[in-house]
Amino acid sequence: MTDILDIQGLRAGYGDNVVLEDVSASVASGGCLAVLGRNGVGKTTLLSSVMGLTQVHHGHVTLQGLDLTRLPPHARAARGLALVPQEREIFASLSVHENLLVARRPGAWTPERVYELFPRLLERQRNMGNQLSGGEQQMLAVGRALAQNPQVLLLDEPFEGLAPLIVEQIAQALKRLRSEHAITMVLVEQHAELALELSDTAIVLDRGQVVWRGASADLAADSARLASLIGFAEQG
Ligand SMILES: Nc1ncnc2c1ncn2[C@@H]1O[C@H](COP(=O)(O)OP(=O)(O)OP(=O)(O)O)[C@@H](O)[C@H]1O
Repeated sequence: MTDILDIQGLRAGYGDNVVLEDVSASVASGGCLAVLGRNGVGKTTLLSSVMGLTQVHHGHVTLQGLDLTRLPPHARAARGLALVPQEREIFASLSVHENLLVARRPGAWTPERVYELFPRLLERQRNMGNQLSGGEQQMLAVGRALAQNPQVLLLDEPFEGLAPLIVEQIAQALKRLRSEHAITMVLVEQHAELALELSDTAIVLDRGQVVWRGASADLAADSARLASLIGFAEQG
């Protein structure tokens, strides 16, 4: 498989505050890269940098061979990156259906196809964004990103704060996106074991640097290594 997304030597942050130091990572077409690490190590900053929301001092972000590094966020979205932000950012005064329509770009992912993936959203399609539970908001955040018909889905802690049953439903949907739709993903997650189960490769960040990289299955099988890299407390 060829790499669809390539991050090379990224040094980035907010103004003069450099958070990422020389971060490199790549994702194969149809693959899933898990980005793990303790709180505050720079996971969100990495996704934000891929999306064009930080100040990049050095390095490159390439999508399907096209250098995106100097492009603004909307141009990156137009070229196939979609972010599911940690705060979900659902439009509170729009219905579920309208939230999907405003995001829509041409392609196979219609609202109907999103409803097929998340039947709960079909039941709630006329409800306003502010009438949804946390789990429904997260489903809508994923659905809205899919409605952009992206090449790569960037997911920032999609399971955060959700009940185990909802976590399971969303994890099943992400598995289907990979197995049935070959969607490429970058998954930032505190639930390390689940993220390793859903991904095929992983990086672990610590203070803005990659301190481990390899096959997700290898890290999942080495609980001592996983605990030393991430700590038990954050595994959710
Ligand atoms: N908008 C911002 N402006 C300035 N500094 C920021 C901003 N967002 C994050 N930071 C800083 O960047 C560092 C990395 O934060 P980041 O959110 O990327 O970490 P994280 O690994 O995603 O953590 P968490 O798991 O808590 O979300 C932190 O020191 C944080 O204070």
